[in-house]
Amino acid sequence: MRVDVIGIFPEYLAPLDLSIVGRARTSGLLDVVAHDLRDWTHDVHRTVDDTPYGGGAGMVMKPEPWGEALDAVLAGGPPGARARLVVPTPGGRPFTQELAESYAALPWLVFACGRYEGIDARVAAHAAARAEIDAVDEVSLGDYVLAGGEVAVLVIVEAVARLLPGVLGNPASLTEESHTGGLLEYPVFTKPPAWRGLDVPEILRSGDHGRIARWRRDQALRRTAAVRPDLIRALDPATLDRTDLAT
Ligand SMILES: Nc1c(O)cccc1[N+](=O)[O-]
Repeated sequence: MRVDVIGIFPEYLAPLDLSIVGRARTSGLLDVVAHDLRDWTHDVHRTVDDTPYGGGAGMVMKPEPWGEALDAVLAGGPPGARARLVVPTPGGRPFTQELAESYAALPWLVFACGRYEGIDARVAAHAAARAEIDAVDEVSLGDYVLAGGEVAVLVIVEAVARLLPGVLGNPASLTEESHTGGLLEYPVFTKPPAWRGLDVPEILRSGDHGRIARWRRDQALRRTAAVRPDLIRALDPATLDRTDLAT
C-alpha cells in the first residue's frame, strides 16, 4: 500500500517510522511519503492561508497550493491505481474499524491535512471530479477539536497498516480485538495467578476451552452492554446465539 500525506507539518509524521508501521515500511508492505504543502507556494512567505470570505475568525487554507500539490502527488502514484483522498476533519463521517478494514484493501491513500479553519471547500470538490481519485472521504476521529489533521493521520495509518497482510506476526490476534465482530474485547490476564489479593478468574486456568470461549463472549457482551450499548443495538441478531443474552 502507498500512502501520501500532504500538510504543513510533515515532521508530525515521524512516529510512522516506529513500531508496527515502521516495520511495515521497512519490509516494503507499506510506503509512506510525507509532502510539505509549502513546496507548492510561490511567494517569499510561502503563504498557504488567507482570510475567509464572508468574514469570521481564523484563516482558511488557500486552494492553489493544494491544487498544485495534488497535481504533483497524483502524478507519482502506483501505476494504474486510483487514490482515495482522505481529509481528516471534525465534520467528517466517523472513522471506524470497518472503515479501516475497507482502507486496508485499497492500493493508495492520499491524506490532506488541514489546519487553521480548514481547507477551501473547492479543493475537495475539484478532487472528487479527478480521474486519478476514486473518492474523497472526509473522516473524523471524534467530536473534539484538534489543531489539524496530522494527528488523525497517525491514528488512521496505524489502524490500517496493522490490517495489511504480513504486517502482524500473528494474524490470529486480529480476530479477537475490540470492534472485531462488533463487540468490545473481553478482559485479559497473565501470570502471576494472584496479585495484590486479586486472582485470575478460575475458569481461565481450567483448560476447558469451550467454557473459556463462552466466558469470554459473555464478558465481551457484558462489557459492550455496559460501555457501548449502541454497539449492542447495532449487532445483527443472527450473530447472537440463544445463550448470549440469556443471562
Ligand atoms: N477533530 C478533528 C479536527 O478538529 C481537525 C482535524 C481532524 C479531526 N478529526 O479527525 O477528528
